[in-house]
Amino acid sequence: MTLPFLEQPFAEIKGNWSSESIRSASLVFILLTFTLYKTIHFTQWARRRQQFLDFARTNNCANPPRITGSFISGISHKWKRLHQPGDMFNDYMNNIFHDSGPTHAIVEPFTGDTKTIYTIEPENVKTMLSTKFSNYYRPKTMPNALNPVMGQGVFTSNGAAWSHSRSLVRAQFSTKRIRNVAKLDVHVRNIYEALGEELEDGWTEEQEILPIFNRFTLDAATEFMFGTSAESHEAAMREKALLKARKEEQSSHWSQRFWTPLGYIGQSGFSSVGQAHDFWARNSLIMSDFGTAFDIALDYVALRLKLGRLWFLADGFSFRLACHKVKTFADSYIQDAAAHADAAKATARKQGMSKKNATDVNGLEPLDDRRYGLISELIDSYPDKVALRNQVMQLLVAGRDTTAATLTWSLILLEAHPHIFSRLRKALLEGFGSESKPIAPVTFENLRSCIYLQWVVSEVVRLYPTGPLNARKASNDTILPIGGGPDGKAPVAVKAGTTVAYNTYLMHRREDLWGSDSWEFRPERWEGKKAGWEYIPFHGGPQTCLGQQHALTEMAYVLTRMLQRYDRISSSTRETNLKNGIRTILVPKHSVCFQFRRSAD
Ligand code: HEM
Repeated sequence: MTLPFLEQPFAEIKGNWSSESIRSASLVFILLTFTLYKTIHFTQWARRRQQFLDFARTNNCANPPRITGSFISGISHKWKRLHQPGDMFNDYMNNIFHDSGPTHAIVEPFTGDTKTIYTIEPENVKTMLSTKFSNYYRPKTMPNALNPVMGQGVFTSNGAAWSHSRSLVRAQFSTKRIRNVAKLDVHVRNIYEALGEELEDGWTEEQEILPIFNRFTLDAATEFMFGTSAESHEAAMREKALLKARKEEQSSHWSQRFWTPLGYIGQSGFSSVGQAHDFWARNSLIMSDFGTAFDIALDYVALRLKLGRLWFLADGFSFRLACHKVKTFADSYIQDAAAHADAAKATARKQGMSKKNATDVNGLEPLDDRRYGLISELIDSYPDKVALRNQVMQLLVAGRDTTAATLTWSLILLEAHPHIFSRLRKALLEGFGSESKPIAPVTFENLRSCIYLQWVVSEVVRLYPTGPLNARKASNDTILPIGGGPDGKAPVAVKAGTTVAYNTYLMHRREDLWGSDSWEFRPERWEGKKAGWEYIPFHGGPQTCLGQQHALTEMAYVLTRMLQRYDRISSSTRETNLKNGIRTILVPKHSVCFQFRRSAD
């Protein structure tokens, strides 16, 4: 028997192979490879699943209530979180917890694998953040979002890199530094200036309060870190004066009254030219004002956090320009501090003593005079100046908006509860006197001993923790102690790679933990109360907030000084819903404007 193809000339065979047969063979090959890949993938998945089920069974775990979430429903969930009409926390998330229980899981539609576990159980939070801390890590969304502004640092790292960063930074948050509240005086005066002169009736004009507090915290924090304030208050005052002058100039100019088919002729030409002028004026402001640049950078960061895996979509010229400005600002201070440290070391060597005891050439000033703030302390530990800049920028991000937003919430709550405002003011006047008749200095110790003030601040951060929703990922198969089974009492197995999200905002408002008035602002609830893991405004465990005492002291100081000066506050914005849109921290939904009445006493 002869095989027909053997008799064919080679060229003919080649011709056959190079056309359809090659194509079909390639297709078969691709299909086989794909099937093989999928089979291996499936086998691994099935084996891993069985391993996890065995782990869950051995540890007597049970599933929490499960909500099926598909890709589409995931997008719709994200969309609702950003755009739903009510409050994201009060309405949308609260309803989910109400319907599905204090611990529930979002699962994949076909495989039934858990994607995310949501919990508001203090026991679970304690396990993740403290007792089984090493079984969890920070998700990578944070470093991705923050990278263009500040790279790696204590706030975004995990494992050894985090513990190294934390140990270096922690040393700088000494009580000695925090006690120095007198340094805040100049910044509080800036708040008064921003609120403006009182009118004849004693009331200041209406002002949006959050930007004023944002500038206060930025200026105070930059002074703490760099030894020199970013002077964002001064920049804002200059901008305000400029805008006022421009407005006056424009309204008095004859050309403003003439309209042409191309628009009206204004001071800077046609209106469109005027807009272009505004654009460039704003961008040149970015170049000159650290505060504006910092704001723009953080808005982008927040958007990147919101976008999750699509973080890279939030980018652009403004963002990069703002990042550049922010970094240049920090670098200039770091360079100065580094040069100073080098000079100090050289002089100390000449004088034959330690850097701490060496003096300048005139023998007057100590060289290690901390005039460069926290960076002068960190400079020796960070030979890499970019790493130092990253670290310091992370502290700025961690501390600025959080403290400013909490101060704003404090005023909103005090204004809405006049009896609490009066009780607080009375306590402060008894402790410190009024602004014109002080009886005791506003010191760290005095602030701490004003119990009602402490209760007010604790209650504000209970109701409005600025980090309302947080998450960790499991690094290996592990267990949450509670939330599984029909009664929610069984342990819950968590597979490696699963996200566990904890909703601090709603945990702080659980009626079974805080009483039937848990949604109310009642500082008196803190009388004799020692909160446990049901209260974590500053996080807890090894990664607890490093700036907690710093922030609490700063907030207590500002509230005290403001209530010594003003005896009434009034807000024109009644609707103070939550906003978790562009910024990830909890800020009021509508810009809240306040007026303050200067006290006569
Ligand atoms: C009301 C004000 C503040 C609140 C509510 C607050 C809250 C928090 C929370 C919830 C975390 C945990 C974040 C996480 O790991 O997922 C945290 C961490 C941190 N906070 Fe604060 N914070 C405030 C002010 C500050 C200030 C003023 C600073 C510094 C100047 C600061 C520095 C830090 C740092 C460095 C961490 C990271 C700690 C670590 O990972 O080891 N915070 N803060």
